[in-house]
Amino acid sequence: MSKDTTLPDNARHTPISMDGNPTIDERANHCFGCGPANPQGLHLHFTTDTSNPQAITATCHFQLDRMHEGPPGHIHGGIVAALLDEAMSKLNRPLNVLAMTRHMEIDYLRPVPLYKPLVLIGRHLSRPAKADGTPGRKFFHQGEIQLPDGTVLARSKGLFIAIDEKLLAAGLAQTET
Ligand SMILES: CCCCCCCCCCCC(=O)SCCNC(=O)CCNC(=O)[C@H](O)C(C)(C)COP(=O)(O)OP(=O)(O)OC[C@H]1O[C@@H](n2cnc3c(N)ncnc32)[C@H](O)[C@@H]1OP(=O)(O)O
Repeated sequence: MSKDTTLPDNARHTPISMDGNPTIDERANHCFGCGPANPQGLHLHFTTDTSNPQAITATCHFQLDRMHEGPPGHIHGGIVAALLDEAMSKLNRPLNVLAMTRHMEIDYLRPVPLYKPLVLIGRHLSRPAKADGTPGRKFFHQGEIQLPDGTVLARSKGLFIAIDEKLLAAGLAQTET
């Protein structure tokens, strides 16, 4: 019997490797953006440059196929957002902080092509101090998706809030009940 292509494809399952009650580190291993153990993830690999502590960067060279298509021949806008979120979040570890995205905004400047080598860059912008002068919880970052010649196709600004790892673990536990 031939497949009815008018129906949505409900056949995609969470892989069995993601069942159970994984630790935080195992969850990071399954991160949709960078986790090597997520068979449906983007498997992004970043190189961080901390030579200028005031302008830390994270860079990833990548290329996507039709699994992530939105407009014909181009990357889906939600995946573009995920790419930019991932690039910005990769700045938190070299800044020695565990942080989650609180706010992000995106300029979709040009459609982002499939099947082309692309460059994803995160740049740390600032960490404003608290009123008493101590380091604040807010980290402002920028993300860009570029063609290899430097043409910017999409750009984001993000606010990340530093969190306590114990709170993250507790929050994740709550979501499982
Ligand atoms: C082992 C590896 C694990 C790795 C774990 C990390 C994995 C990262 C994965 C990649 C990144 C993601 O996708 S993370 C997934 C997407 N993000 C999330 O699910 C986060 C959901 N949100 C939250 O859980 C929460 O909102 C938090 C924890 C982020 C913050 O909660 P909170 O501590 O209550 O703080 P909250 O009041 O909401 O906001 C903090 C401050 O930001 C300010 N603020 C809010 N919006 C703005 C704004 N547009 N511009 C300026 N400032 C703003 C607020 O006024 C406030 O300032 P003031 O009054 O304090 O001055």
